[in-house]
Amino acid sequence: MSSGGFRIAPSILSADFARLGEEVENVIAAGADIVHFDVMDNHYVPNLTIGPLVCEAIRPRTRAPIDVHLMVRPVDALVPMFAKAGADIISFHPEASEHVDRTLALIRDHGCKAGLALNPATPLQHLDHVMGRLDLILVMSVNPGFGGQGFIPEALAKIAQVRRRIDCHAAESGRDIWLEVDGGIKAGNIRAVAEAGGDTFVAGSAIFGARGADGSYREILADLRNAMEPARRAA
Ligand SMILES: O=C(CO)[C@@H](O)[C@H](O)COP(=O)(O)O
Repeated sequence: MSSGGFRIAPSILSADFARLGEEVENVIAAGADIVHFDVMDNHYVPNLTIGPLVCEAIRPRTRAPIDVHLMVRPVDALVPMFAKAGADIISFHPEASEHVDRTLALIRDHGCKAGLALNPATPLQHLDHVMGRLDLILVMSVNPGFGGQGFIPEALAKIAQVRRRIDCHAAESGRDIWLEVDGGIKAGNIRAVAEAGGDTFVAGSAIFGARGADGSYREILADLRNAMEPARRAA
């Protein structure tokens, strides 16, 4: 994990798919913490991306955790496949699962950390009764389906509400839950996201659209870390 408990998770949706293994190696070598892996099914969301075969192919290229975000319906059949393909974290959307509690248990039974993803319009009540089974809450700051969208400012209030729930849960149980924020994150807003309570930042276009002249992502990752530094010091 990065200093200050903050983690950067590049979304490989914006990487060069023709050189995906190299892109994963480069971005982790440049200082990223986690590989964020967006799975879309052209059913739950209007886009079609990558599946377990691609996860299996990149697994040997890094020791960093692979964080699979399932934007698919139904969910359960893919959980064992991604666990076998080397996923470390699997998140899904509550609207896409018949039985949220059962899906969370399935993910954990397969040895992965379990996350629940909340769209901008998804109410926080979906967290009720399952906090004890969550390792991660993923707050979407765009509507899911595409990289390169603008950050929805109302997400900041929601992040703050989720942070309060996580802190309450931690005070009662002694167990931390990561608060991941995904969509439209850039150097210009990452500090506000961190101050609202996010600790894990997914960024796709901001990172993969900023490869340096030397072919590395060091500069953009340093920019993101510097931009959130005041929030880290205050945390
Ligand atoms: O899950 C999604 C979109 O559905 C995200 O992970 C995006 O891929 C993030 O990309 P940027 O908004 O940072 O370009």
